[in-house]
Amino acid sequence: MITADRMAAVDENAAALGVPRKQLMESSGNAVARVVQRVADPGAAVALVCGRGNNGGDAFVAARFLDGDDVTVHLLGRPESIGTDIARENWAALTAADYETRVVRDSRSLALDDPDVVVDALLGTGVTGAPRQPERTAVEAINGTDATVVAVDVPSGVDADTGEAAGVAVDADHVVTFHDAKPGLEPLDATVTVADIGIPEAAERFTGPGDRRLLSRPADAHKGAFGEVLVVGGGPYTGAPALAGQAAMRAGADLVRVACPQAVASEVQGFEEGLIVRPFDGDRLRIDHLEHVQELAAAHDTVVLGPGLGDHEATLAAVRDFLADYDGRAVVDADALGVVPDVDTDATLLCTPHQGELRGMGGPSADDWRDRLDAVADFAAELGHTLLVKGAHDVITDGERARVNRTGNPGMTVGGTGDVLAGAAGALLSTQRPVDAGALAAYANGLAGDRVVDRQGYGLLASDLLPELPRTLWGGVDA
Ligand SMILES: NC(=O)C1=CN([C@@H]2O[C@H](COP(=O)(O)OP(=O)(O)OC[C@H]3O[C@@H](n4cnc5c(N)ncnc54)[C@H](O)[C@@H]3O)[C@@H](O)[C@H]2O)[C@@H](O)CC1
Ligand SMILES: [K+]
Repeated sequence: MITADRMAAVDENAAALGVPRKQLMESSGNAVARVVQRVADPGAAVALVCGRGNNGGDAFVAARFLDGDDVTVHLLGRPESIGTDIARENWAALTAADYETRVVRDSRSLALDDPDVVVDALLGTGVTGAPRQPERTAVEAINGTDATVVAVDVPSGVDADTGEAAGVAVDADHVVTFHDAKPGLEPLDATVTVADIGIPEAAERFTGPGDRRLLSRPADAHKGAFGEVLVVGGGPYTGAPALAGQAAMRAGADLVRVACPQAVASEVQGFEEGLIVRPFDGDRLRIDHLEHVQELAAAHDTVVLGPGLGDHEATLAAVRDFLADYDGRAVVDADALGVVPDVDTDATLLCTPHQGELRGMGGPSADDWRDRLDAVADFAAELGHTLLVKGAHDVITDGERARVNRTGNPGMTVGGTGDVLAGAAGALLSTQRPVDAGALAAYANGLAGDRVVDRQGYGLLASDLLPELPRTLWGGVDA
């Protein structure tokens, strides 16, 4: 099952892999034609009723594959108002090659001449709300025929995710849907064919630019809508919490506070004036600081726990007690990771180990990500938390869903890049599901590293990633 949003993301990832949408439209149209030929007798009269989006475009393609049938393509609206280049190009191909086309300027004049089969290509996954005119009249005209109705992707007027219709909807006998079943088709009384349209498996498996569609920043968003993040870190290492805090800001968090030992507070503060520091006394986290940290954590959407905390016994005891009581969302990194398998917690954790840390948690080891995938998923299920296992290919899984990230390069083995990743993941975990937050953070962090290395070669600093993060996450994404 795939939702309309996820389908759009996979489609964009496929394009990034070199399989553009026009190619998918060709396969979609072909699949529609094959179903029409299956349900109709040879030489049947077929009317394709098309809207001005890509759903209509699929039917323009289908017409070319319906050789031998009596085919008429009805376009609802003016050809100039076709909404996408690829649909327009396929319309132009029909008219140039002398197919039987009719431009329906007034939906009341849609004459279907008693066809054997009607292909409903008015509205697909791009529909919002009830069909407006002229589509509404066309839907009624389709429902008024005795023809066998084959709907393209989803019956026009039906929401592909919910199956609900906000107004009139086409009553289809068959639905040809693409790539994967849509949840909204299940409740319908129609025969559903899922057509493989040649989307590579990698477009779903690997992170890509389409995944960023999950992120949107509506103009009317209020402060706090993108998350308030608390970084709990610092002690023996001073740069780590500052890097994580900065990364959370660059990844779009509205507000970031850092809880760190007084001994490192001025250093964290000096790193970036936007970071708000809430120090506790001494030079490392201990159980006496729990109340301070718990109070702060309760006032934030997400905690990033671990960067630079160190592995002193007293610190790990405090981490253990904190997690045992906490029931919010947290990214757990670095030395805090070792505590996770031993603690019973209601918290939602996104753990970000490298392979050595994963072994330290009792997790599996394998050199190749393909061999690791199932074992890591099993281990995540056993833990009851989400894992982002860092490597040349990062594996992100909650035991049910698994994604793999391929961005990043050997220049990123330098210290601090993991702190940047943890901070970015913290920001994203405020608004996204853990697997999505981990996948997006890994993708953006790796891509940031790739861009730095493209520009200046190896020898990057973790802080070089920070200014790249906003563009790798948000660049070129419609709000
Ligand atoms: N990966 C994908 O997502 C693929 C999608 N394809 C096709 O593309 C379709 C989605 O195409 P689009 O996004 O262009 O959208 P649609 O073709 O579903 O509809 C978009 C058009 O309908 C209009 N519209 C929206 N709501 C309306 C309403 N309530 N009343 C009247 N008009 C309304 C929009 O202004 C726009 O012109 C899919 O359903 C499928 O058929 C395929 O070509 C192949 C791959
Ligand atoms: K349709």
